[in-house]
Amino acid sequence: MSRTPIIAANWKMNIGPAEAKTFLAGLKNEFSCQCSKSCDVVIVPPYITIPAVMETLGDCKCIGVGAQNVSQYDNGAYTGEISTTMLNELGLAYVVLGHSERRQYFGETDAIINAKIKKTLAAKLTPIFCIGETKEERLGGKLEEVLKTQIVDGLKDLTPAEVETIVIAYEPVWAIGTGLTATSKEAQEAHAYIRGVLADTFGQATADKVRIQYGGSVKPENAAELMAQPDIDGALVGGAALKPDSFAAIVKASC
Ligand SMILES: O=C[C@H](O)COP(=O)(O)O
Repeated sequence: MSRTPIIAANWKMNIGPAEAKTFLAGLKNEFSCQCSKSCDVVIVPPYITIPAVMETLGDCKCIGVGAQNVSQYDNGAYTGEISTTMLNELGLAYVVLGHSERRQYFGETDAIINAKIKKTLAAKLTPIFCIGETKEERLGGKLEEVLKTQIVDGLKDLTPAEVETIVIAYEPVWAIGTGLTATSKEAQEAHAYIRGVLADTFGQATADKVRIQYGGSVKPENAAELMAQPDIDGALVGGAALKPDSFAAIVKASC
């Protein structure tokens, strides 16, 4: 089954508007803005940096832009929140949802994430839906149980047609920002399990279409081996996506 790899840079709470312009000038030097069919490339800045990124990208339409979160509410008295309507107004394509940092530090539950995924799909935006286990859960033999619950509850009530448009990011929490990467074997096993749960829940044809990214200390040195695994369809990159040469090297190694 051929799936177009998707490599996304999650800048987290880094890179303001001025720094973003410098980053993108560097990125454009590293690779051409000629759209390639071999890979989708996405940048996910902080909200406040998004307009600078859109403006600087200009005609470089082959790089997609996403948000790191969105509200499950439509509009109104929700201080600090941003709606899908606002993201549409900016012309974004993707929204990262369910990141372990949102789950851990901001109390996002599977039910909240499910509401956000529904809102995102209704706005014709593509969710990048993050799942993954902690070190304790893996060591305690709970890897499969945790992933299954996150998938089934996070994608509750969605149709197979909706699910096949979603990107899933498998990010073992113990590998995020730690320098510890899952081995390509560990990552492939988890991705194959995730695809199996999708097949059991939404059908094999849908599962075969869903792109599953790996995230957790992806670097230029390990990207090619991870991307060579049959069920790994791209990467969600944090720390190594904060410098244009390093992010470009990951893109080149993956596409
Ligand atoms: O969203 C990205 C992930 O959390 C991975 O972050 P990292 O590459 O710094 O480990």
